[in-house]
Amino acid sequence: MALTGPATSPAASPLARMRDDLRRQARQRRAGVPYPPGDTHGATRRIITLNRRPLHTLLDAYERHGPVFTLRMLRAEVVFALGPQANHEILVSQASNFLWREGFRDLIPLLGDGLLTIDGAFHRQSRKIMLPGFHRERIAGALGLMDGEIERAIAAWRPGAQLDLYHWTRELALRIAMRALFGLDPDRSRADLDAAEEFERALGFYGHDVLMQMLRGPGTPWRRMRGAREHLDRLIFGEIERRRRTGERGEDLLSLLLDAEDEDGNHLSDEHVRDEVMTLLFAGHDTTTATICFLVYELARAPHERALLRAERRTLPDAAPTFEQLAGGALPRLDMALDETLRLWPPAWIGPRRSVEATTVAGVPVPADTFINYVSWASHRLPDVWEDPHAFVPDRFSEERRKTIPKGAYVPFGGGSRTCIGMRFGQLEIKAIMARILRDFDVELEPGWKLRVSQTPTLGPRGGMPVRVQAAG
Ligand code: HEM
Repeated sequence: MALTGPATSPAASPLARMRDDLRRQARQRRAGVPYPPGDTHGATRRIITLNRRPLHTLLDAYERHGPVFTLRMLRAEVVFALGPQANHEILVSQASNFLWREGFRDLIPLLGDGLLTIDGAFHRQSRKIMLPGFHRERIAGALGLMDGEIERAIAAWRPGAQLDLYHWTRELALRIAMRALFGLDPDRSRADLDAAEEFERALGFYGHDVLMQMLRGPGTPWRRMRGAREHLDRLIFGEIERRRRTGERGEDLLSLLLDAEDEDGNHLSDEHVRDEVMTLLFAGHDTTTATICFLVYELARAPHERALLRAERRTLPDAAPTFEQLAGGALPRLDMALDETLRLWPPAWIGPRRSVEATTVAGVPVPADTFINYVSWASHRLPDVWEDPHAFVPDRFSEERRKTIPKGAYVPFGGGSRTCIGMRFGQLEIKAIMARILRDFDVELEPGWKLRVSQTPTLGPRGGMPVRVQAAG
């Protein structure tokens, strides 16, 4: 039997959402539970500052109001929760009181009902069916494909060459995701190439700021995204139909999802397979792209750290490191640098939720039916939790010091039963790419270039990242 999807879906049109939000607020007022302290005037200005300087705005509110506070945005009160205790409660000890579906409602028009946008039993069963796709041996099996793609992408690098590292990594990560998750090979056929291009076009919607995303009608980002989605759906359903008809299967995750069943005989419908594949492509390539960029950015500004990483890479043979080496701690300084990069720049920086029942978070009362976000980016930079919070210090993640990090303080992959399902896949991919770069190259930032961060849908360098490649010294 195919799993049954979510019972309800949040409204897609901005007007209907506004109406739902107003009704929700009226219910809350009747219930009489106050919102946490915060800034509830000047809503339009705030949405602009929060868009432009989210980290600064949130750290400032934390200092004035404590770990759980309210900011009024346009028409609604939104709660933000920072710090170890709040993170632990939202992600682990009270996780079932915080729903994802409405928090991530903007993603539903593209992704449908995949892991990121579903809750409860439907989520639990879906995740259980998908988990074998992320088992150790399955991820190990993807390394060959990753190495092949990395070699292909790096073949054009020459000492002195200039390139946009963001663009380079994004293309590489999308090719890896397309092949490993969906079995598509952009070199093989026009249809496969179209899928990659359409997917990029659809994602363009989430690169616009919130106000642009609200526009509807011809020529708007919304309309372009819907057009790309229709095209993608034709391709994906066509591929699903072809695989079912021919029985063709491969090492990719799509093959696994088509046949997956839990012990009660539940399986995924074709629509559900489509939604999960889209969700994984979405969640799985921007995050790794951004992490590589931020890691290279930090290393470019820390020559000593870079030299240590290069020396460590030389302890292994020139050949691409094996799965056991990459996943088993043969490059401990690279592991520490990666963890520290994800502390400073966690790509999935905000976790939007809606509370079900009234509750307390970090001791602060939060009403039922409230939009609440945990924010790893700000939590990872709290001065009372992290010494010198804005500095790049990989040694914080040495074996000894890692033990002193409080529970819930470090959450770049979320936590609890919904921890990022692609964490090991993403870490492996990042380390494989970095190990290859470090073997032969030194990457410098273009002189005069300054990092500006964009945050929709994930953190990343705004407008790309121009670098110059040199031979490793
Ligand atoms: C550096 C790389 C990555 C980072 C930092 C990252 C981060 C995250 C975070 C923080 C969450 C939880 C969001 C929340 O609590 O609101 C999450 C969930 C998720 N991630 Fe990742 N991710 C990465 C790579 C990947 C990859 C490679 C894939 C797929 C191949 C993936 C698929 C997912 C999915 C499907 C979920 C939802 C899981 C569920 O709800 O059961 N991620 N990720």
